Amino acid sequence: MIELQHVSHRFSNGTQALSNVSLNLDGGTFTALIGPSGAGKSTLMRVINGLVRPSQGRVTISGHDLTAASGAQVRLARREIGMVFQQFNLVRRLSALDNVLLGRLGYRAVWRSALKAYSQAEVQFALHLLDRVGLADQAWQRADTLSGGQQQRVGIARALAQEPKVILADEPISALDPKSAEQVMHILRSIHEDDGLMVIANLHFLGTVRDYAGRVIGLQQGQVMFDGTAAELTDAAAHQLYYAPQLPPTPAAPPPVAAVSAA
Ligand SMILES: Nc1ncnc2c1ncn2[C@@H]1O[C@H](COP(=O)(O)OP(=O)(O)OP(=O)(O)O)[C@@H](O)[C@H]1O
Repeated sequence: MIELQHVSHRFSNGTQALSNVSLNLDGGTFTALIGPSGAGKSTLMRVINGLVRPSQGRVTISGHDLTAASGAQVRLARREIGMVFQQFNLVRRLSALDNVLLGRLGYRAVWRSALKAYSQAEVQFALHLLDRVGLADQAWQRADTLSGGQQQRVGIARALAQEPKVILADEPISALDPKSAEQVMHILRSIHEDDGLMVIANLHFLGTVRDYAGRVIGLQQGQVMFDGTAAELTDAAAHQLYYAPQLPPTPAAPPPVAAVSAA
């Protein structure tokens, strides 16, 4: 359903974050994205949801070419992709319920959301999602009074409010204690197995990867260096991915030399 063909991305400061990445991602397996810090995992996620337009290559989602799409088409495609963030990205002063309702933004005029003009059906749906993530009793609680694990579960409910086909979770448990992390991973697995959504999670703990992922994609210096099942991710393969000697990082381009006036 998601296809990347020869995708490369170089940031304007000269950093080569992705190099010739080609992948086919389908909904059949819970996919973990792993690799050392700076390998390009977040950039890959941002390319998939249209936040970063790659410098080269093509990204297609359900056959639609995201890289050739207009801004409006990208926004429509992005509706199908729910994002879950490491730092939750909730609006702190809003209630859990209002944060979940923000997931409906892509479906309605901005002014209606700003006025909190939600339909009864939308509110019921949001309450159902909060119940699903175990937070029915916290629906009216301000986001910044919730624990980290609870905030992340609100973040997942907000992503589900979008009625997406794909959930991209960028380090969803890095900021959480082990128990909260396990709750969040259980919810992500249930979203994949029970609702049939494609889930791609950028994860740092190999134990979690082996417990939850069917497919593991390993990046190193912006390239796909491992693509296999969790069982194939042996300790040796993981060591190779994280500790193999690496080329020196691509140096940032020097700042442009100021044009000298010929006056
Ligand atoms: N907006 C940006 N401008 C310039 N360079 C960037 C930008 N975002 C990321 N980079 C660089 O691109 C490379 C890949 O970064 P990215 O965040 O995708 O890696 P990552 O694998 O997600 O790392 P981590 O696990 O530490 O979050 C890094 O060298 C990073 O410094």
